[in-house]
Amino acid sequence: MAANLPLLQLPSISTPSLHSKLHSKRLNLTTTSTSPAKLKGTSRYSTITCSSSNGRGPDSTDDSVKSVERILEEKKRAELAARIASGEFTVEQSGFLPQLRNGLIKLGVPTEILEFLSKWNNAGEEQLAIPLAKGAISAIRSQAFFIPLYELYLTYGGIFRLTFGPKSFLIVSDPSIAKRILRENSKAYSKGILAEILEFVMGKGLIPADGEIWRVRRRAIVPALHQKYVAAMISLFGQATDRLCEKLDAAASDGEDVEMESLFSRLTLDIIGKALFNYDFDSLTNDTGIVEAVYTVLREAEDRSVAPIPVWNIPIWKDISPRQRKVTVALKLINDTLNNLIAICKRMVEQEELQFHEEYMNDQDPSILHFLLASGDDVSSKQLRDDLMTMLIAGHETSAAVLTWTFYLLSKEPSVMSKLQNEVDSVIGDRFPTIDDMKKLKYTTRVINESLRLYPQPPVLIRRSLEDDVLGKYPIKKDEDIFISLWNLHRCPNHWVDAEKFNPERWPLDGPNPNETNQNFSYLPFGGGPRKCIGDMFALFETVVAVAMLVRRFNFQIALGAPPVEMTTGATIHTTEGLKMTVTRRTKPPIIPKLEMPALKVDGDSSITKQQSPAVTASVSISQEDQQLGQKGQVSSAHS
Ligand code: HEM
Repeated sequence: MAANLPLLQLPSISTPSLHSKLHSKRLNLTTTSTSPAKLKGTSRYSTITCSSSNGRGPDSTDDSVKSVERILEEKKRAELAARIASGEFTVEQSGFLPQLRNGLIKLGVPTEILEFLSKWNNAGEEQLAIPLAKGAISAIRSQAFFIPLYELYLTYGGIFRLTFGPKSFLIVSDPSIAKRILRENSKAYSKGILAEILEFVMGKGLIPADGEIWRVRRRAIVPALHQKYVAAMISLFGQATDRLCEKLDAAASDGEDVEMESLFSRLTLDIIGKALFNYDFDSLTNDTGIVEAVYTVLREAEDRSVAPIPVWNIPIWKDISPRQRKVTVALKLINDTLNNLIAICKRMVEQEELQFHEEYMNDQDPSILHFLLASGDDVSSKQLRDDLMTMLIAGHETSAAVLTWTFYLLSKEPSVMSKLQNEVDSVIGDRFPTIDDMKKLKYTTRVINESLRLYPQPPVLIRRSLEDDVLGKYPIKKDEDIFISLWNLHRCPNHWVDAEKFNPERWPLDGPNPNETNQNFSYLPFGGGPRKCIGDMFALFETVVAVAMLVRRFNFQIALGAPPVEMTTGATIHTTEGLKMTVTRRTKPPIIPKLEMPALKVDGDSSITKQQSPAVTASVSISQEDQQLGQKGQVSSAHS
């Protein structure tokens, strides 16, 4: 019997639902915002992708189990929708006029009169009020927190305020507002609570740092990701993935199912350790103390990012809580290891005779740390450690999550999988991928682009306003905490056709690599503006190589009896109980010799090769913002 996955259903746009109608009314009275549901005027239940079969043929037992699951999920969604409709998340405006309006609605006064009243009221107000929702922490904590934010977005629109007791956040899901915060007026925003939460592990590293420290460090680090470095990384990605293939091969022989999420986490840890400081965690083979320490710290960072109360700030907490004591020990081990690696690398640099230049790279140790030390980067060991630790976290869990959700999505769409396998067979066959293949693996790249759309890592970006600003038509004050929901932007039913469908074909093969610029901030998997990810091309190539090498050798299916694949979140989107898969070796089609010509291609689909016209732009380009910082041609941007 096929394993079944739960169905997450969100009320959005097509069969009218009571709650959205109710809310359209409520919003007309209290705000001037336009919600996506209102824009389309209709409403439907849309399916978010944790759903349906595992790609095997349906049977009737599956169907009935699925319908029970569907009913249960619909019930869950309907309950949340009803809570929104009941006003649990809505703060009624106080004052005479709103109360009068509420009284008039109850008396059945026509909408036109109410709207006139509303305009009259707004005309007297100095500022437009941002649509307001309030919630119980439990509503957010019972599931991945970005899911109820999507629900609220469909009701309240592209910017609304969410309050939990004394805490208040602005939730942004509007591309032009995201652009304003991230690019046009980025100087007016800091990393806010994110910097506070991550301080214990990243210190003043590139992700939490703001102001001058950030500017100086970004200018020092970005050139390390130059073209020659990224090309060298392609073979590192290949070697690491090959080790994973060996593991999977053994599992296939033994008929054992594998938990792919943890394997991907180990794969990307091994890669980033070598790429950053030439250290082989070898976590795919060993569970050493340092690997465990990295995971302890990572889990702590993720837990802190969703914890309602910062208990770790209580002074004696870290001494009395066993968990915090474990974190302190883990942090010390990592810091000692990093200090040691920095010292070893310093000695290597002192002894080498290589002249530093723009595309400097030591072939024995091509790491970013080596580049930074050789560049004469005038920085304290503490700052260097903070930066390395930041990149270790930034470049590890994100890529692992992308691979996890890509394989989940592929297991649901056998037709995408076979198209992907055809491309990989025809482009790389049995050899290791090279940098030149990155331009040719167009469909593979589109699969990653689409996976990043449906499962952005992280699903929200965090900012705090440093000064007053205007977002859309709403003035905001200094010190606002803001969540920019990439999840909502990437699934906006008004912007995307079949927003919930995993459809790599939505990105033309001969078009540019999709990014925030050419998608006008509706798609920003690597962020945008001056704080855009510096590892975007690294990560894109890493995931393309891993996917290509894995699917050319194996088929992947959700394992029989596997737990449902549901989402939970820390900094990135995790599964609640892993991604358990059955891996089988691919049997390639038989070779049919041709008499006239020797068979050059043993398998693969030449038609795909023919269709492929110019570039998936694995381009070496630099962002507008990094140019302003005076950066040279590093491979760190998908900007086209
Ligand atoms: C698929 C993998 C990855 C994804 C989806 C991803 C995503 C992102 C996003 C969305 C941001 C912007 C955060 C914000 O604006 O608040 C970011 C920033 C950053 N990423 Fe990545 N990233 C990935 C891989 C990497 C890798 C491999 C590295 C390191 C080599 C890296 C290093 C960084 C750094 C240092 C920043 C902060 C940049 C700054 O603030 O100036 N990322 N990443």
